[in-house]
Amino acid sequence: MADYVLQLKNINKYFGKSHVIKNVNLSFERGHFITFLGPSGCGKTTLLRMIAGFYEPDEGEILLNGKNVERIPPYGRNTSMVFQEYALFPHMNVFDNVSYGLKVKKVPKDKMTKRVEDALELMQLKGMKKRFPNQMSGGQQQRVAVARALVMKPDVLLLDEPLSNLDAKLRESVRVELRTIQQKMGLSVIYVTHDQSEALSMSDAVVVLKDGEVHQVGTPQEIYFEPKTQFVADFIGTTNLISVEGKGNNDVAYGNTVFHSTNPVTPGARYVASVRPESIKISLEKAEGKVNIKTSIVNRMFLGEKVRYFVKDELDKEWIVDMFDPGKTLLSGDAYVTFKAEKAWVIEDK
Ligand SMILES: Nc1ncnc2c1ncn2[C@@H]1O[C@H](COP(=O)(O)OP(=O)(O)OP(=O)(O)O)[C@@H](O)[C@H]1O
Repeated sequence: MADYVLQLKNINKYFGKSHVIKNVNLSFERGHFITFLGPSGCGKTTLLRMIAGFYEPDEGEILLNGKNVERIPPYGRNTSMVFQEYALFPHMNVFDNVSYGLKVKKVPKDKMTKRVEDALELMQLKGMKKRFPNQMSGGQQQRVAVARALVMKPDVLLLDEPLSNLDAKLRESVRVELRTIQQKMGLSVIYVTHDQSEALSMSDAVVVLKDGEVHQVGTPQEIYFEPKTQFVADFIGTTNLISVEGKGNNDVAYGNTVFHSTNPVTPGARYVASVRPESIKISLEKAEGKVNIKTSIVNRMFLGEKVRYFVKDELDKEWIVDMFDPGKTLLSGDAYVTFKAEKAWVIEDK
């Protein structure tokens, strides 16, 4: 049986009349790195705050290690939350910031010192014990905030867009550090972000949210290659969404072009097929055994490792096509968009 550190059952939350979390059911395996991914305002932070105990759900149950935490205040739950804006105590040095929670819990001094030293070492902050927050860079302060959370040995570490204030390069390196530490310690982490590349690169599982609803839970590969809804297909990476009609024998028709769908379809029903730009080739000739759609090239961008083509088909639909290792000759004029039928992921049109 799966070992769930945390379960959310039928969670609903309203702010006044607006229903911001809608019937959320999620189970989190111990030791996993889970990401909440979705556009601004979809409810990621609200969910995290309910887990931490800063908000109460209006309906539903939150179980931490199998126990309902409804009546347990934030400080009584063994969760630690790291906020976007770090929230370090400005008048305390690094050591005092990190040891604060242990002092409040009255952990004996020698044990406390050892735990703080360990957390600082892990976050590569050993030489900075005496510094104050205003004497540190954003990335260093961020690491102090994570050390302060880690030192509490939380059952679940909750991270709310913790890297959003860092520049791109630093974000990348702290990302790698975080994931390494999480794996080394076997930590259970919930990480909130609206950055899909962050979610895909760090997570064991991604929860995609929109308007307070869970659209999909899956591994990064499932989310990318097998999106369950149009929203997920569109939100994760770049894709071409074409409107198709179900036919017999699990075929679908895009205009006059008919091809086989890997997912079952009902004749006469409307669907959407998602075809990734990297799954398509542009060719001057029709390609044998593939789906061929007649287009003309309207624009192109040379990006070094690839050329991104923008083409328009006879139904006036624009496609994005990425051709890798393009060489020096760029294509122009009329051309076919070609792809294997199984590269089109067919989902319901809703
Ligand atoms: N305290 C509050 N009172 C009223 N409405 C709120 C409150 N907190 C959040 N909301 C609303 O609830 C919805 C969800 O907000 P939430 O902060 O959880 O979204 P989010 O996905 O974390 O967004 P972001 O990525 O911008 O932080 C939004 O429509 C927001 O305006």
